[in-house]
Amino acid sequence: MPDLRRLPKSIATVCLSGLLPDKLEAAAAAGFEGVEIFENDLLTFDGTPADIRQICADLDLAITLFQPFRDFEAMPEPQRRRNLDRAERKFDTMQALGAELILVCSNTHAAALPEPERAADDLREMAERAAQRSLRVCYEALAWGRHVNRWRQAWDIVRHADHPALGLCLDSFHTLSLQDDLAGLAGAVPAEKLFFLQLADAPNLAMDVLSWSRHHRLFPGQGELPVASFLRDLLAAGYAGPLSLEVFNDEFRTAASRRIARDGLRSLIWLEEQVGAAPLPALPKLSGVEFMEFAVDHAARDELGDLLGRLGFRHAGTHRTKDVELWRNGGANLVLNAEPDSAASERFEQRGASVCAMALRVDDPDRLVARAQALSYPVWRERIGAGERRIPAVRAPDGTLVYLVEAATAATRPIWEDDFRVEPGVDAAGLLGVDHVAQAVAPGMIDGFVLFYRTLFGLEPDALWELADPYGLVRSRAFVGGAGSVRLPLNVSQSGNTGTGRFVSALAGAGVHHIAFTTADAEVEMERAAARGAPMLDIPENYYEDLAARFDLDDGELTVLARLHLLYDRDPEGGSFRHAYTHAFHDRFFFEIAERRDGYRQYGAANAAVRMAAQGRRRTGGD
Ligand SMILES: O=C(O)c1ccc(O)c(O)c1
Ligand SMILES: [Mg+2]
Repeated sequence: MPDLRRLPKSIATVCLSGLLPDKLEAAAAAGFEGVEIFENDLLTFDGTPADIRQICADLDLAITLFQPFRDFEAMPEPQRRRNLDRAERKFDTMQALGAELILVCSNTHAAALPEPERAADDLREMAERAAQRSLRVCYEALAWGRHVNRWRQAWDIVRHADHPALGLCLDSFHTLSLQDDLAGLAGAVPAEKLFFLQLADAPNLAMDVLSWSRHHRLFPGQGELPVASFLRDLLAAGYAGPLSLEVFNDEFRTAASRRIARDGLRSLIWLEEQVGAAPLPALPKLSGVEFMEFAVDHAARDELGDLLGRLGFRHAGTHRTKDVELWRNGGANLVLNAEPDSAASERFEQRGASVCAMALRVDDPDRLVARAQALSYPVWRERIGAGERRIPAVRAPDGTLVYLVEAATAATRPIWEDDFRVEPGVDAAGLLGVDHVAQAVAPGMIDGFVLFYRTLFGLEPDALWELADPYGLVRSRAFVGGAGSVRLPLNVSQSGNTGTGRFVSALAGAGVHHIAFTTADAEVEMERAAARGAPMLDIPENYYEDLAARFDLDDGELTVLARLHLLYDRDPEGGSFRHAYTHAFHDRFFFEIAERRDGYRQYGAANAAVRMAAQGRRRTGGD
């Protein structure tokens, strides 16, 4: 396998928002070594190709490709001749740009002839003219090409044309979207005919492939296509050109180009690791959520403390030097941070009472910090007092801190004892810990979050759920790792009126929306919560009528569920789930008490509509 670290990283200008110079600057700032110049970006640029050449030179960016050249091959006369003239014009542009390679994508025109020999003749003629100017041509099968849409067809044509200045461009999207692969590439296609590689991922969507490609492509690791195995096959065939991202995505084109470019580079660094070519500090071994931290002021802390008390938490410790409290129930730790001039107070100023950090247990925090740095995710170190333990953290895309806590072993002291005066007292043996942490994410931010959790922590995506809020649709997908010890559902809503949408606008972008705690017995837990007057969400009687129809629960069981506001679900493998929700705190976040039985692996999505309607009723004063 070639040393991938020597394969330059490149990005197509079409991936990014802004005018051409902005795109080039963003690509260079992220650390790309090359760019594909999209013709449209050049057409709309108010300057000469030579200006672009100079900007690229100043930014140390190579122009890896000029594209696209459309509807060229196998056209009847007189278009055939006109197309060759058009090619000469574009060669002029390329020479002014300093671009050496042009991409011809397979013809989509209705008049294109179904004659591969003609296509080969035309491409040979174009390649010959290119060669006279020391330029080269690569041919790409578009998944929706009129007669050519598979790489094997494109290869037959290129092989027939048999010109040294003509080769193939392989694009992961076009191949993988048709559920094709690169089987047979190595051996059939000589390495020197593999001129260019374009990388894109995508979500699995059932839609026409043209719209899918033009609007929903993603960076590798953000979607569901087997891009890593595609790259592995191409490297095995001897490909030694640039790794170039070509992503058409509506959200990316409206987002800040520097952020998107950085994510693009991260996706390539991660992909190199996936194919075993350029290792990163290894993925962490995760073993759960050690604590969740809230930014509060004193008034919010009193109010939140009251709610937590009703859920069986007690004030279990006070920070030695800061205005920070530890609240605990069994294995669940919550930190209420009211310290002025801290990351927490900054968050409180911006967003009010909200989650400002979560702490994950990992085998080796320092190794994960090194991994974050290799992926250029920002690392954060809080000011500490003498004798306090410094807990490293990385910043999630919304600025939430993710602390990295070494999983306590018999040999290590739990983190709490250095920094907190832990009150003596036995913790009520109620909650086992954090079951999952759900976050609301703005539509334009989700792909950045996916990349963050997947590339840095190795969390893997679970099934996608579509949840019906009374005021719009919410899409939810959990990212899971550490054998289920870390579960992070990410919720997105296009509607601003859903609970998720409102949360995103109220909290300036994104944030933790609810925290679910695990209990061994939801019934016992909810009896206690009821006795303490915990404000649980009311569930309509109709829900329990329907439960009786769907599941073989006896009347006694149903009565208990209804009395304790518990929802119920079962998965196809026979696992079951009992869970209940608190009212939202300040219309922001809420808590869930959850019991998983017999290996239940989901999140009660079947009940989400009932929960969201109950929350909507409360918001609008109906309850
Ligand atoms: O959507 C298109 O037309 C288009 C153009 C050029 C490409 O390289 C490509 O993959 C798609
Ligand atoms: Mg392409």
